[in-house]
Amino acid sequence: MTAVLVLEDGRVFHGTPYGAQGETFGEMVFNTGMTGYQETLTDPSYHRQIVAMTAPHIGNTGVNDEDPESSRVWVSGYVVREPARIPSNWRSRRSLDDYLRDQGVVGIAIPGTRALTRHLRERGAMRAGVFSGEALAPVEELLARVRNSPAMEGADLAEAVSTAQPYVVPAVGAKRFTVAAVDLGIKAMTPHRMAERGCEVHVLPASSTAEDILALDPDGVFFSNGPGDPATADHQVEALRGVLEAGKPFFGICFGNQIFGRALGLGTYKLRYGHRGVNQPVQDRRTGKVEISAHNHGFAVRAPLDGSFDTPYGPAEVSHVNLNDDCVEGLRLIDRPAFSVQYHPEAAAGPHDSAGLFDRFCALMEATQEETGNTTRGNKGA
Ligand SMILES: NC(=O)CC[C@H](N)C(=O)O
Repeated sequence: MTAVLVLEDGRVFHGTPYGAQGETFGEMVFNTGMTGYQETLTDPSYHRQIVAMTAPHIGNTGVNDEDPESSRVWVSGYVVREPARIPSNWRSRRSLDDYLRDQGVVGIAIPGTRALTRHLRERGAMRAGVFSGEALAPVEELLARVRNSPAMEGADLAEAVSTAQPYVVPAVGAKRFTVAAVDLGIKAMTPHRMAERGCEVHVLPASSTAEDILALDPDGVFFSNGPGDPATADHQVEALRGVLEAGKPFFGICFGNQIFGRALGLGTYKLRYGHRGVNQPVQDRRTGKVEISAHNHGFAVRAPLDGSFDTPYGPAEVSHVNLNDDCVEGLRLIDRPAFSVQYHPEAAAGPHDSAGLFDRFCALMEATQEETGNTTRGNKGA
């Protein structure tokens, strides 16, 4: 039994099969988290990506029933260095190998995850394929198939991962706010973080229009993370414009930040290899405070880093930057209650430094409720 990882530029890594056997295609990316493989595997933002873990031992704590961030594995392929031989944890129900096999996820164990990561850092994220089984076709043939597979640039994927039907996550304790959360690939922890702050969260499909969202008369609107190229999300940009025009408090994360940027008139671009991990240093430019944060993005918003800039909704500014590469990590409207971040304050997995952003969203909803007697207009800056 053999397995091979073939990159679009012709680089090839030989290894052994891990999880299901067969073949799979996707964008080859790497994740630097030492923990949280279950959350990574089940994060819908990884749809159509083959994820390589830089941590050398994966699967050590097995697979439990509590940590998944959605009902299935979304990565299209999985690359590890050394799978755990004996998983061990009191919560473990099965091995990661068995879980990937049950979920039909083709993986590979290769000795060179470090070489792979360095290659992607230099050449950038690119298309790839994992192939495993008894007798594989010649590498030239596999490479041709990789080169025929779809690229991430231009991929419109949010509707493929979104909920088909709206559902409600009830507030924990007394209800303080109604939140309309547009699911572009939402992780389970996100509505949970809002619910534990008194939000009744109405999770809506990615196809929702501004009218669908505003029909709930929400105190605030949230746009989630999600897979694909934000340049394709015209429908969601249009919906968000309607929400902003109605003056609703808004909070977006990751894909939601990119859609907010586009709604403000900014463009997005593809990063060379992206940010995926749980230790990215992000600075809040208002306070100077640095948060160590969880990331999973391959695209970013292009915005002026110095000073404010004009948008159809008044002046805005870049609120957060990544200290590694000066990438835009957050945006806010100065005179209206709308803001977003490019990273993951729900921290599943990851450090909890950014949890206060959910409190900030609640504070904006509270201020808007007070100002407007719970009607639809608010004018307090985020
Ligand atoms: N986690 C996300 O929301 C990712 C957003 C977008 N798909 C990107 O890769 O940048």
